[in-house]
Amino acid sequence: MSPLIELTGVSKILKGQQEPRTILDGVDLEVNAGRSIAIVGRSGSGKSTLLSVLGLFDRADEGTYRLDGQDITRLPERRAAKLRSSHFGFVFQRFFLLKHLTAAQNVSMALVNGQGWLPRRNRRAQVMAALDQVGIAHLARNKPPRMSGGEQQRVAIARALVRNPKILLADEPTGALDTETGTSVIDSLLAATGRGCGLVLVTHDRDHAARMDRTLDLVDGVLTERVPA
Ligand SMILES: Nc1ncnc2c1ncn2[C@@H]1O[C@H](COP(=O)(O)OP(=O)(O)OP(=O)(O)O)[C@@H](O)[C@H]1O
Repeated sequence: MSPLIELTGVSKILKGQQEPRTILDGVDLEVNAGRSIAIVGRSGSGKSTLLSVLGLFDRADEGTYRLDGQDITRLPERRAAKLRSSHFGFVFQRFFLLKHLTAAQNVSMALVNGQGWLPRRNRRAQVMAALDQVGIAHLARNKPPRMSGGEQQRVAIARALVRNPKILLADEPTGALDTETGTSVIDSLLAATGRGCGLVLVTHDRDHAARMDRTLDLVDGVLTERVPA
């Protein structure tokens, strides 16, 4: 089976008023269905930039990007936006939930954009299935201010999963949580890989990284595979 994502020699170069700065330097990366990858690196090493390139928010200046076997390196923004909503789910350190909406309504928001309106009954079934996948279907009617941080992050993961993405990109999803709660959030992300999703997790937490299939180190924009000890 071909990789979901294949980056070859990807570089990102910032050209401001000063000297150009290389943020990503010849990155090669494969993301496969049902597999998980941790990206580990110091602050400023380029982790978020790499996720932005993977999630089609940002473009490589050099190298090629293949998604599902198709070269999409030079795709116009409109087509990139379509692929973004059909292929990717995003989870961030902050949950970005709307406080006045219930958990179910927050998840449902992800079905409004990109896919047009689904009949209400289908929408509800998809939302409840996503909440169930992260173990909080019983909290569907609760609003974020009455939920714990871990529960709120799981609502955000359900929102990322509700359109059945092929790839989950998670940028420090446990950064605002205590260790135990963080572990349950990682459980929810790994459960998605069990259903065939590819997962790329940016994390500072060694224990969380160790639970992924592979760990890659990013140092000054250079990505290398960590050889298991
Ligand atoms: N739009 C931009 N303009 C100027 N500098 C930028 C821009 N985007 C990123 N950078 C710089 O590129 C480098 C990599 O940034 P990036 O956010 O990818 O790092 P990171 O590894 O995710 O850091 P952190 O762990 O602190 O989030 C940093 O030095 C950052 O200041």
